[in-house]
Amino acid sequence: MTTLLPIAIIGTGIAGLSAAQALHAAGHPVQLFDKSRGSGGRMSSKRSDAGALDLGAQYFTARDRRFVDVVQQWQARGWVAEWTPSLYNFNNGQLTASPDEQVRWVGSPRMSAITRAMLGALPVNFSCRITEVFRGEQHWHLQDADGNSHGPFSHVIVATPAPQASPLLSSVPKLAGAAASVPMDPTWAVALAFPTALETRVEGCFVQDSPLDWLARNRSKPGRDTQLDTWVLHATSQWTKQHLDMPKEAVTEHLLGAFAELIGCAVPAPALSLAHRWLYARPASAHQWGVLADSDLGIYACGDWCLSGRVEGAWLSGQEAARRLLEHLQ
Ligand SMILES: Cc1cc2nc3c(=O)[nH]c(=O)nc-3n(C[C@H](O)[C@H](O)[C@H](O)COP(=O)(O)OP(=O)(O)OC[C@H]3O[C@@H](n4cnc5c(N)ncnc54)[C@H](O)[C@@H]3O)c2cc1C
Ligand SMILES: NC(=O)C1=CC=CN([C@@H]2O[C@H](COP(=O)(O)OP(=O)(O)OC[C@H]3O[C@@H](n4cnc5c(N)ncnc54)[C@H](OP(=O)(O)O)[C@@H]3O)[C@@H](O)[C@H]2O)C1
Repeated sequence: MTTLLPIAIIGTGIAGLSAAQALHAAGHPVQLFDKSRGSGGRMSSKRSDAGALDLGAQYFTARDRRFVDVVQQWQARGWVAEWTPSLYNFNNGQLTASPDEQVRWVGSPRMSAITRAMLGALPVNFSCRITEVFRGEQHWHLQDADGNSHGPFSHVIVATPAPQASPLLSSVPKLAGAAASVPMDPTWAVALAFPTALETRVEGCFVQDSPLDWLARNRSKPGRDTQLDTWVLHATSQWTKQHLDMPKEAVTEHLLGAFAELIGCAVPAPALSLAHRWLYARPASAHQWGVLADSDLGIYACGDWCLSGRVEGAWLSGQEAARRLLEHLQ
């Protein structure tokens, strides 16, 4: 059975697009909405004079068979490539090589390439922040921040971070309450570009006992612009919480200082630097919900916070939302 009305999907991160693709493939019309100017959410990339910089998700792993299979298809289409960084660990003031066998994937030529390709020609309203989701006598309607109404829709899938999902789920208090119970931690990200290559072999580093949590040599990822030596630094959730409202220039200065202390080579002044604050970077703890649903009313919520807090979890959660919706239609 096919629905005549479209299914509204709020959020064009990987969870929303995973659901959209599955529903579209099953013959159901979808209409996507995102408050940003483009797709990707936390898998987006920032265009800069140093090329595209992956400020959010750095790479992803695939452990679930279903995700492994889809990543192989993405690889065959050229949307993703394997990243094999020279990995290090920084612990107790020591920088040591920390190679492993883990396969790590990145979007090619930038992280945002994956959701751009998944979106394809699906209908989408960008720069459209949904503020209200409500049910009329039979169907769903959306209201946006500019006062426009959208609808009617047969179903709604909310695919935003939990704190942003909760108000959109207010017509089903049980779902709104579950989403509100998921705190998400912030992450400050800083990108740097140096005119000459830093004299280090480090291409990725897991960091302990520092304001930093992770650093990556952006240009070591496949398909990236290599003219400048580009790096992305992520602060720990703890440091970020303590410095949530610090001006971007000061955040850059602090994290650049921490980077210079641990990287073990001379660090000149960067030719370019930028900072980005991810307010809802990761769920404070993992859940095993898969999806939140009221199938009788036709409303669903999905995203990384319903599972592992990683790219793989977000994709799986979107699949689960689509599966539950299709199951209820039969
Ligand atoms: C700094 C950082 C580093 C990370 N590193 C990794 C990593 O290395 N590996 C890994 O696996 N994962 C990593 N992650 C996590 C990974 O990025 C996420 O798990 C995944 O991208 C979440 O996808 P999602 O679709 O659930 O949500 P999102 O990507 O957040 O998508 C939600 C979308 O909803 C939109 N939206 C929100 N509210 C509204 C509204 N009211 N109206 C309309 N649109 C709205 C947003 O604009 C966004 O596009 C990282 C995340 C961050 C922030
Ligand atoms: N900063 C943020 O806001 C983040 C939000 C969400 C996820 N973030 C990071 O994404 C990475 C994804 O995890 P996973 O897909 O499981 O990747 P792995 O590479 O397997 O890393 C998991 C975890 O294990 C440690 N680790 C892995 N490989 C090594 C290695 N070769 N040497 C040392 N340590 C390794 C590391 O944990 P630490 O506690 O030791 O830092 C990895 O984090 C993951 O990195 C999330 O943090 C960020």
